[in-house]
Amino acid sequence: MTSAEPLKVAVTGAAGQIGYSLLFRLASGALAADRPIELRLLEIEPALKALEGVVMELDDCAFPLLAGVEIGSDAEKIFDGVNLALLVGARPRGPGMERGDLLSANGAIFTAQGKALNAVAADDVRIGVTGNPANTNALIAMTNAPDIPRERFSALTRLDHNRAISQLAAKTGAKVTDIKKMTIWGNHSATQYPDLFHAEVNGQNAAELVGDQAWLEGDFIPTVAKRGAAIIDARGSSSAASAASATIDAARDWLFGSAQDDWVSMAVVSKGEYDVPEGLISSFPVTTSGGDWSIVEGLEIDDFSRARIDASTAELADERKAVTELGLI
Ligand SMILES: NC(=O)C1=CN([C@@H]2O[C@H](COP(=O)(O)OP(=O)(O)OC[C@H]3O[C@@H](n4cnc5c(N)ncnc54)[C@H](O)[C@@H]3O)[C@@H](O)[C@H]2O)C=CC1
Ligand SMILES: O=C([O-])CC(=O)C(=O)O
Repeated sequence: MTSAEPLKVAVTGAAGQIGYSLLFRLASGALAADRPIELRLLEIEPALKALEGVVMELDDCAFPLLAGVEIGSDAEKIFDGVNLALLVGARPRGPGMERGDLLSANGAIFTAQGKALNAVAADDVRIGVTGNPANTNALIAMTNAPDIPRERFSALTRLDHNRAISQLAAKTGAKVTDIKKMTIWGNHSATQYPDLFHAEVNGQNAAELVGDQAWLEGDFIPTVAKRGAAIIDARGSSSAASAASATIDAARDWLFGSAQDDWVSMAVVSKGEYDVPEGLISSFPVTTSGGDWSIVEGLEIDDFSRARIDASTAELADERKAVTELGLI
């Protein structure tokens, strides 16, 4: 397609909390500053009236780049010809729950949406899953869309990545832009492993600069891994604006490329890299270019990191087993 044609972007769960931040940023050019965008918004029937109100507000912003908005509850109509699908719509967890507790409530959404994308999405479609449990929901959608290359599915760990950068910046007094090569490994869950051993602060190894294993183990890793729960405790509902922002960061870098001297974290299908079991959707360090990602290879993984990556991917394997037993894949 020519760059003058609108980018067709589907958002599911568009009347929800994340949708309320995401749609306005998409329409104002945060994804592609010089490209018109057409929004295709999917909701369940009872939420369509609320979504109509959100569309009224989008209209009222008179966004120059917004080329059209379509709403509906039929996935095959909404996904027709989309270049990017942001699968946000799913139930959020409440206090005391882990994201994996949502598997049976949310998993079925992703079988139906995977099938619909398989049937009608554009040939160049990219699919980003934000709805929790994001990695396994992406696995479900991918498995139910056999004609779409597996590399076109990704789950969101960019929020964790951004959280890790922010925590490290606060600890070292650096600016967030001084921090490069952050990595989140594994699942978007409390077992995720934010890795400082390959991260850099102004070119210096972050773990060496911090030089404080107790902080790394007792503070940094749990703060990042449990940030979602801390926000639920404080706000009474799960993170929304930051999740929308990370959803856009991830999609923008995927479609239009990431910085050459840096990498980002994306949960993508494993071909066995870093001994992550084949076929799991697990977070890795990746670079992106021309709409494709590639896993950064050749990083040395010490015993400390190995144990944490293994624990998180074991959880992903358990989730895969659970959704297989539920008949979702
Ligand atoms: N991966 C990440 O980093 C993050 C993921 N999340 C997850 O994102 C999801 C959405 O969160 P919120 O917007 O806060 O929830 P919300 O409850 O405010 O909105 C979810 C929306 O999805 C809609 N929905 C439900 N089933 C649907 C279906 N089959 N098709 C289309 N829409 C459907 C609901 O009607 C609702 O409007 C949750 O699962 C949450 O846990 C939230 C924050 C960060
Ligand atoms: O914690 C939650 O349930 C929402 C989420 O995924 C996050 O904020 O990382």
